[in-house]
Amino acid sequence: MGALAQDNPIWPSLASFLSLPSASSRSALNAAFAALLQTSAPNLKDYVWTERERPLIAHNQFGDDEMIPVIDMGAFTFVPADGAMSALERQKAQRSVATQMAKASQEWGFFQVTNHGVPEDLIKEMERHARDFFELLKPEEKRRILRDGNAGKPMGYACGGAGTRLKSDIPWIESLHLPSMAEEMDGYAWKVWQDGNKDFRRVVKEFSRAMGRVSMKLIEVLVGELALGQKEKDGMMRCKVEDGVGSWSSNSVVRFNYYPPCPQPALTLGLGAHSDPHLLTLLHQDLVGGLQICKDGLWMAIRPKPNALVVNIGDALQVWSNDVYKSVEHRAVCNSVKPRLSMGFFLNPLDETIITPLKSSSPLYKPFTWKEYRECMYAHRPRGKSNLLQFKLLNDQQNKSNIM
Ligand SMILES: O=C(O)CCC(=O)C(=O)O
Ligand SMILES: [Fe+2]
Repeated sequence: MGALAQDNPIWPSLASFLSLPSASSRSALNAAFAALLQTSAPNLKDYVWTERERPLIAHNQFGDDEMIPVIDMGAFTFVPADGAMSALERQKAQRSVATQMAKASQEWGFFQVTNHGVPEDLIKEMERHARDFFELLKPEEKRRILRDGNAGKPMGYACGGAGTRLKSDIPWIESLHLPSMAEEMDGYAWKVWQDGNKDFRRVVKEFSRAMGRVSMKLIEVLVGELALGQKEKDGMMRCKVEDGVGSWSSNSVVRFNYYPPCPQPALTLGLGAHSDPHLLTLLHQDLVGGLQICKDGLWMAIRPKPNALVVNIGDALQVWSNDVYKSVEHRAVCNSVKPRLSMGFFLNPLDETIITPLKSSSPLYKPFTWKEYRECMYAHRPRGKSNLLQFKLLNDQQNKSNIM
């Protein structure tokens, strides 16, 4: 191991990184993660990423704060007190918010929202439960719901390479993926805890429901801002009614990402560069920092804001909008000091929903179902936006589909 570091001067601290599991500095690692590394996971060297993918800016190296838009969406989420605002004023306020969101989705593919309507106490409660899951449970308890990396829709727990099909460039992360449907979610809790952990089940359901509502509102607003005819808008929204939340959110996913402290964060990544495949992601991150996005080829960090949620456009919405809205590459960078937790709601269409540009003239993509896209995503490790490109029409195909 030492020889590797000497042979390769660009990895000066690799030797110490690789020798961690057998050294006293192992205590620097989260105990559960270290145990998993020991028992099942690949060698530590598999967590060292190829040089061109390693992060050059640290988790807390924030750039110009004001650049990534922060949008107050209170005009949509709060009902004004009687007489405080006329209907016309409220409509005007909503129009202004909608315009800001659409602009941010075109230019950045990312923005943060405040006054989103997900109660602060619920977020705190959810954070506490998620931390308890990652920090208090024994590896063998988590492993009862280990993800099957070969499943078409893998849910459950993953840690580094365990629960995925990855053999190299393994992310420094523990994660828990749960289906948004209450009954399906329950099954996981019953497998982990002998008593089913009623409190966890209640909180995760409330959280999923609240995040689902905001996601649906965001989709509605963003679709409303596309230059579409009413027929096209109605067509897309037709499957959205069920219990006031919308049937899309029934096929969605709640995901908890826990990044244990990493002794060498510059050599690895919590999550590599990817775009989210879904329609839209709504993410709560704690105040540690680590989410970075790639804007015009440059990586920049999103400074965590208390009580804000991060919104990002997914591949499916990029296709629906025929590239008006952008699903942007992002990644998670680790740090050596503090664990970091992020909690996301990934809004999915139904499996059979056809993803195709809503505007039928000059489509840039061939139609595909969400199930097809999901399976393609799980079959190939997403590297940047490689999955989406497979469905892009080449110029001559575009011409043909215009003629037809
Ligand atoms: O933890 C983060 O900040 C990013 C999470 C993320 O990109 C994802 O779960 O898809
Ligand atoms: Fe993501």
